[in-house]
Amino acid sequence: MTGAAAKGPVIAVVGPSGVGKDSLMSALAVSGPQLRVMRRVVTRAPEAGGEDYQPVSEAEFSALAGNGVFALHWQAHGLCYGIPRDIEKQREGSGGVLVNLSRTVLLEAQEVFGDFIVLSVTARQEVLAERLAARGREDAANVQKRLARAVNPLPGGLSRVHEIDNSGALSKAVNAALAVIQPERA
Ligand SMILES: Nc1ncnc2c1ncn2[C@@H]1O[C@H](COP(=O)(O)OP(=O)(O)O)[C@@H](O)[C@H]1O
Ligand SMILES: O=P(O)(O)OC[C@H]1O[C@H](OP(=O)(O)OP(=O)(O)O)[C@H](O)[C@@H]1O
Repeated sequence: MTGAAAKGPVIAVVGPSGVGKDSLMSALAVSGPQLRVMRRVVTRAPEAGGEDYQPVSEAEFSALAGNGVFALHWQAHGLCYGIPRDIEKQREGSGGVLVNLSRTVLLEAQEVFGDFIVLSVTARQEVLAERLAARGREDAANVQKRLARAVNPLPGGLSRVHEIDNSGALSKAVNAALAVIQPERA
């Protein structure tokens, strides 16, 4: 016996910009059964705010990728994003590790993580536009680019996908997410 703690699933939270992925993950980490949130490495300025991430330069990101630090990495919105292999440590003894992923890496993630659940967060397009404007992290041109990506579908071939509507109150989406995560863990 090694005594290693059992690993919780990786729970990908995906969906268009402004849909509430980061808000939902933070709320779930507070109310969920031993849920943890994975901190991403992003080539975004440190002062941009929003999610809790590790800001790096493009050169630093390339070096980390070259050294095999990432379990997954991708590019979007002119930025590079990485999920460190440390996620495996986070899974140990947890009820699941929540991670904000691009829809483009989900099939790869399913391969890499094995025990893998997707929460596909949705909201009406006009709600997305309002929320992105209110969040204020991007300028108007970047908000438009993010909205254009909103219609991108999920890839086929994912085993466990649950749709969570976050058009209304965040608490409703949290309850809907818990209702799908908890039976999965039962
Ligand atoms: N259910 C909700 N009702 C109202 N505002 C919300 C809700 N969910 C998220 N928001 C707000 O919408 C904006 C975008 O949310 P965020 O979590 O950053 O989305 P994403 O990570 O998907 O881009 C934030 O200002 C956040 O506070
Ligand atoms: O391929 P897609 O599914 O469209 O996703 C593209 C990127 O958008 C999100 O990034 P980020 O969290 O920086 O942006 P957001 O908060 O505006 O969604 C997501 O985490 C991906 O990195």
